[in-house]
Amino acid sequence: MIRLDGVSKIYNQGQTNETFAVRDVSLTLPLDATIVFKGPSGSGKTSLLSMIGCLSRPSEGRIYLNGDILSGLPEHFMTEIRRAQFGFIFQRFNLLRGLSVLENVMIPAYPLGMDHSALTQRAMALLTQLQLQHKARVSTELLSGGEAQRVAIARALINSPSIVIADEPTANLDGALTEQFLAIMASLRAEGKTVILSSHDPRIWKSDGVNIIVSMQDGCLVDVGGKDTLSDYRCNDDQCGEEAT
Ligand SMILES: Nc1ncnc2c1ncn2[C@@H]1O[C@H](COP(=O)(O)OP(=O)(O)OP(=O)(O)O)[C@@H](O)[C@H]1O
Repeated sequence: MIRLDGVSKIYNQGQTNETFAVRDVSLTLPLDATIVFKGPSGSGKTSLLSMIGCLSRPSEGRIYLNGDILSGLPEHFMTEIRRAQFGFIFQRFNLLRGLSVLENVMIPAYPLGMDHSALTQRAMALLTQLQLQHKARVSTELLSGGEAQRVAIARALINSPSIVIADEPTANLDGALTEQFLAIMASLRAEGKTVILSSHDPRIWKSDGVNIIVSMQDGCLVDVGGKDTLSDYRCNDDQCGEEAT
């Protein structure tokens, strides 16, 4: 399970432009679930997911994965855990222009020193699974939005992460592509992966496969709902009284 204990993220701390992106969030999340963080733009979803996924550190508080502390580890341990445990699908996909689809998918695996032909085979298998094998040699700027997203999904899966994090994954997708994305996430859950999404898209948080919906507003956790109940969470009702929409 993932446990957040009094987690805050403060950007530009102590400066005139100090921003409290996440305020004192305490929450326990199971790993056998699809979890959605919802809330208006600027409510702190990306900041929170970045900390859960070891892309950034809390300014205050602690984060644990299966009882092991993630926050506060030396940088190289955080990087190792990030590579081994988490796959990221970013809001703007973050594909590298000028490189082929295949190269983009393989990049996160390079630091792990995997044999090149085995890695190529694995990347091709993922592209085939996502019906993109015919685009393997194509440069990423020639892809449609839906294709670019599936490349981003393949890249997120290259190191066989146990937890897949997607930040606003359907922001640029039409209805059919959103359905396709949700079907891919459901198949990842069926393989036993944890899926964590951030979204203000009702098509995401109303979808059948979602177990837990965490609502945020102004950096605060304001509600936890969904089909599955949570054993332990704390809302900061004194700071943020209303549920996010
Ligand atoms: N690197 C940064 N430096 C300074 N402020 C930041 C930084 N990243 C985010 N913020 C601020 O922190 C707050 C929370 O931002 P965050 O991106 O986490 O929210 P969000 O809910 O993911 O928003 P969106 O749905 O628009 O992506 C916002 O006020 C934002 O402007």
